[in-house]
Amino acid sequence: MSDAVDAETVSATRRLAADAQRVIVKAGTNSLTDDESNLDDEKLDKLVDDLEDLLSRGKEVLLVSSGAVGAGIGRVDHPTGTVEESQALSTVGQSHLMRRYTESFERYDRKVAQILITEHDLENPERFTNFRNTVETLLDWGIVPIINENDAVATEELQIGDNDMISASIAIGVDVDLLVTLTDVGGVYTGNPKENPDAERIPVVGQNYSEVEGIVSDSSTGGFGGIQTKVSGARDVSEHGIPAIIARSTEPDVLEKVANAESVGTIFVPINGDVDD
Ligand SMILES: Nc1ncnc2c1ncn2[C@@H]1O[C@H](COP(=O)(O)OP(=O)(O)O)[C@@H](O)[C@H]1O
Ligand SMILES: N[C@@H](CCC(=O)OP(=O)(O)O)C(=O)O
Repeated sequence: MSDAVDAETVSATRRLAADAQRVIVKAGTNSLTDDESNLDDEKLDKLVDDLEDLLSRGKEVLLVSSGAVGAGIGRVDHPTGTVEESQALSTVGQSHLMRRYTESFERYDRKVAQILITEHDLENPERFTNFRNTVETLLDWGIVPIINENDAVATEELQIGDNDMISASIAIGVDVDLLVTLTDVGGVYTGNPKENPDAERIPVVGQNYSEVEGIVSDSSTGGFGGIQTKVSGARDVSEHGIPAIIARSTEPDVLEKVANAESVGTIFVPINGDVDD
């Protein structure tokens, strides 16, 4: 890996991420379910504890949460076979997931709201304005919007892992100051860390983007979108001047570390000006 970014830029980016007032956090299925694909209460409570750290600092927080299909499998005891079965499982799991988020946030006396959307809603200007107005109102009221793709009516995500791209589109559209993508590995590595013990974490992505893009397209994907869609989403937001971080959801106090400008996961340096690739 070539020398990516100078130390001053790295520390300025960490500072920018730490000072973010509006933060969007995306949590993947692996960060919410156990080995049997059941919703994992401990993981979910840990995520909420981490989000509460940001909220208690007076920041605005949006959560994009996957896990509906995973939670559905645990409830219905039916494996995902066809896309139609995954869609049906997601509708069972989504309500269970929201019940658990509601209970978990109640520990902090906070309210949550569910928003289910599709890429089409984000692409249509009128629908996107409606979405944005709803989000702004909820944030004004101090309620945490919890967003997932509406799997009952859209199948893109169930096939390609679109929540990574959805969180990036929302980040850009509602002017967040930081995107944090939480997953089950400690960031972007030089190879799939689950298969290659010698793979090393890439702490910063900036001018080395093309190299990183090559690495992630070569290393096999994990769940739905794998690491590739996370990297591509992070790159999209960084092209809009917004820093992005990919980090491990089980890292202790992961969001507190971000808010304290500590080195955690892989940080994407915001790009100012035109991007030539
Ligand atoms: N170069 C890489 N760096 C990091 N993770 C990688 C890489 N190549 C493949 N992966 C895999 O990508 C997975 C994360 O993607 P995914 O399973 O879709 O997570 P999530 O459920 O959090 O969206 C990791 O578990 C890891 O095995
Ligand atoms: N909407 C789906 C998300 C699919 C999925 O697993 O996404 P991810 O784990 O973020 O790659 C769900 O809630 O199950």
